[in-house]
Amino acid sequence: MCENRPTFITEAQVEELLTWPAVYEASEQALQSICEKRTSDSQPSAKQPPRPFVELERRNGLAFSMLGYIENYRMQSVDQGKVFDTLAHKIVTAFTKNGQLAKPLPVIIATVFLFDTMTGQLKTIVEGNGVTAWRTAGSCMVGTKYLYFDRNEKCKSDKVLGILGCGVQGRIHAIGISTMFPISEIHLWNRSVAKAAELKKELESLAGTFKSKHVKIFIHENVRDCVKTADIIVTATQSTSPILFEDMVKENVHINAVGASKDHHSEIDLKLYRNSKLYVDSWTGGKTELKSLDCPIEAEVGEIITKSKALTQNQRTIFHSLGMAVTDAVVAQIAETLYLKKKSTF
Ligand SMILES: NC(=O)C1=CN([C@@H]2O[C@H](COP(=O)(O)OP(=O)(O)OC[C@H]3O[C@@H](n4cnc5c(N)ncnc54)[C@H](OP(=O)(O)O)[C@@H]3O)[C@@H](O)[C@H]2O)C=CC1
Ligand SMILES: O=C([O-])C1=[NH+]CCC1
Repeated sequence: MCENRPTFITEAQVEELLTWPAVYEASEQALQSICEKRTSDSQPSAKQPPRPFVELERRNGLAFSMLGYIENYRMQSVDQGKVFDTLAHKIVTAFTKNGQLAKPLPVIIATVFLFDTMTGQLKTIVEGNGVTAWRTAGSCMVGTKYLYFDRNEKCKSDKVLGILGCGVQGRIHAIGISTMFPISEIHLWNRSVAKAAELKKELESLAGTFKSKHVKIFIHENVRDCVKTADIIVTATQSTSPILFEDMVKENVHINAVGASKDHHSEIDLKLYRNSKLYVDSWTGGKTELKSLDCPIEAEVGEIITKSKALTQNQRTIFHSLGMAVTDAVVAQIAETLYLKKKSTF
């Protein structure tokens, strides 16, 4: 039925095409697009139903599907003046034993399908692990800007970042946040210390590209030491029980909660949740995937961006980035747009 075969964009190409300013800009558009209360006609809008999960118990596998449509959004750093609309479907599989294969594979494998928004035809397939990593960090960067930097506008000094878990997500958050924000120290903790040491080496080699020059990087053998001076924390582990407790963190800290196991809220102790203000990427995700968390949700980050809800100034904040189809859509759209632009110049 398709006249042409879909374009195929590989992980390596995605890595070459994505940039932090573009991912930040796209993520900000996506996070505000899902707010139901529109504050202006130029605001992007979107649709994304809750994601269905299929469990393959006997294979230690899980699959889920993320479908989203976003329209009327702009990405100046990708194509000035263009108004984008994107229909995307990401399929994610998580097979916990992949790392033990003779030829190990990542546990999480994602693929994004982009469709023509005029005809519905499949036009591009984007390998989706890079998209997932960059877009998750993109959402947390936007969360960090609106929930932390905006409430600390007067305090201009460089900030301390704590990363719990140095896998794919911990790595990309350390790089993205230090590239876009003034971070003077990065503190790393990982269950197996060798991985933290590996990431320290990589971050040191990238330090010249970070916003603050002369960033210092430390590794720690326990979580308490890693987070005690942190202004911003990222939790990016698969821990099934809490690793981060209230008595470990500063009063004014901002936490980006990314990881966890089947329960999205398993990394952080309930008392810390209850003594913080909790924000989510989407109400749809929050209401379904944080149903078992006994703590009220304040708002979507998009409601803070569009100012349909106000941010309390003196507070500790947790941003639960559950993962949204429309953030995948916009980041895959960056890759497709820049890929086609590059191709047309040859
Ligand atoms: N919110 C979102 O949108 C997204 C969330 N995720 C979630 O983020 C988490 C990390 O994913 P990713 O970085 O891709 O995975 P990786 O496999 O790359 O890293 C997993 C990390 O979790 C650590 N870990 C595993 N089990 C435990 C435990 N019991 N206690 C403490 N640390 C543990 C690992 O430590 P070690 O090295 O010692 O094994 C490693 O640092 C996952 O839970 C994943 O589902 C992923 C993508 C998007
Ligand atoms: O939103 C997402 O893509 C994911 N959440 C957990 C694993 C991948």
